[in-house]
Amino acid sequence: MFNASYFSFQLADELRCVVASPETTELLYLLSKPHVQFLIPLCFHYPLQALLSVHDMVSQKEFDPRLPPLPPLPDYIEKEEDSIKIVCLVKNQEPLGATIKRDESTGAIVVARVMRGGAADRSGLIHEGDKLKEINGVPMEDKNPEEIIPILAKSEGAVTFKVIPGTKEEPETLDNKIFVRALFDYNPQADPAIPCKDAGLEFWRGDVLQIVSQEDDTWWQARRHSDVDANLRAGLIPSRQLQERRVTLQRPAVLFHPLRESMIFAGLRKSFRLSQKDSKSQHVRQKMGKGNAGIHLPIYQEVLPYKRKPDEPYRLVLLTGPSGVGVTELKRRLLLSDPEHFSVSVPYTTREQKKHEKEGVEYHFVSKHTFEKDILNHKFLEYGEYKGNYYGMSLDSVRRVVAESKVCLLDVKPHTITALYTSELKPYVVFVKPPSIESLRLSRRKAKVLSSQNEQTPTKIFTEEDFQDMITSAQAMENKYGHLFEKVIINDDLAMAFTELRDELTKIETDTHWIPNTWAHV
Ligand SMILES: Nc1ncnc2c1ncn2[C@@H]1O[C@H](COP(=O)(O)OP(=O)(O)OP(=O)(O)O)[C@@H](O)[C@H]1O
Repeated sequence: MFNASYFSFQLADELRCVVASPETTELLYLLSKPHVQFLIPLCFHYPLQALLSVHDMVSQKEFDPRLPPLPPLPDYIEKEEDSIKIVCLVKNQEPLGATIKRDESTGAIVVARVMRGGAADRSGLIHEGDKLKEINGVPMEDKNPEEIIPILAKSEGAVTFKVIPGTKEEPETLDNKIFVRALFDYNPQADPAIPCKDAGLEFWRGDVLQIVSQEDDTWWQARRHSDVDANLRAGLIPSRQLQERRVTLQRPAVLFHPLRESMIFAGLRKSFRLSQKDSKSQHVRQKMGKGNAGIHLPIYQEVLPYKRKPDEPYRLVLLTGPSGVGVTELKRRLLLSDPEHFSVSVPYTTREQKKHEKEGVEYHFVSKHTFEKDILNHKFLEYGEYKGNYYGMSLDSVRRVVAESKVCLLDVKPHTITALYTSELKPYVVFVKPPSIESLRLSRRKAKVLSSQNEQTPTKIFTEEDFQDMITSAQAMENKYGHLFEKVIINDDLAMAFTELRDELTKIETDTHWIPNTWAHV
């Protein structure tokens, strides 16, 4: 409606003729009396009328974008080109959202891909397989794709394409509901093999991507999950096949982190009271049951949304990090914060029970014979020997805590994670990472660590070498096992790290989040 003032005058006239009631009197008053005395002169006596006439003026204005006039159609059409298409796109600085290539058999320049959600796709007028004859009247046949890409990138406003529609059939309906967690970082700008760098989608390890096209064996199209609602243009990512080939060949190195096998991850955690440095005496069980969620090559992991049901067990929480980073301290604080909710599994040992110790509280005390039998029966996730005694953590202890409807907190070396990566336990893996060496020097000024495993209370302060070891070891762990870490917490300020961890654990207990899709089928 853009004649509101006229209607209001008409209404006022009619109201004056009807029998007065409180409502009509009030409406008449609103239509004619000033409300705000200091409005512009026009509305001094009739502010509502002025408001309505402003409405009328605004509603008659044209706010649609002013499109440039369409260029004239070519006045000649070659006889053999009985099915050419003239497409005029009005383009801003946004890329066209299509890649082109030279067809090796015919030599023609063809549209290789149309990126989902991009300008070309939204127009619905340019399709894969279309032959590109001219852009803005400039013939393309004698040009290379490398020459055409900058022409397209620079063009703004009305861009006219002369194309011969391709014979390619419409792609079959795709299942748009494939979500994957990226297990590596990808930067298209650093990828020499991508057909068009600007069409690439940059992502980081841990990002959830929606795969929107797997038609091409080498380059898939995907959107970052956080962008899906915004319906942003899809980008090219290396297909699983391509990335597998690259990882296997370990090249080019810039696209993924090389493994540093030389780093020492050996040693069970302090919670086992075992030597941190004695790599020979500890063993880790690498295989356990089904459901290892296809994480042998860190590429893409198919995921689906998951929300814990009230009667389901809590996800096992695995805490890992380099020695001395604060895993034990964070675990201790979580236990203290809610002992009814969090719990730890009890390790087994063959050492003698001390007077103050209770069976099943500090340890399960067993004979050497039993322990060795259990090793043979693959009962332990991790076990080791220290000063002639065995220590080990069993899967049964973990299961016992989970069965009590408590959150089981387990600190493990990263190489144990894969053994626990099952649909039964659905481990949530938190990597505790040291801050920079400068922050370590500041925050750990007063911190003490055990100088030997025989000590009951820590007495030694951290040395420069300890800090350096912590940082180097953390880097090596991230390089080798980073794809398994669902959450990385930098332990600089202890209180802040604890709050971040507790909040994160609350979220996975209550909110919908992503888990490997193989975990959905127990
Ligand atoms: N953010 C922090 N600021 C200051 N001190 C810290 C911080 N985090 C941990 N500490 C202290 O550092 C010391 C080592 O921490 P903790 O025992 O938790 O290490 P850890 O990761 O369990 O190592 P290990 O694998 O050797 O058992 C403890 O004295 C702890 O209180």
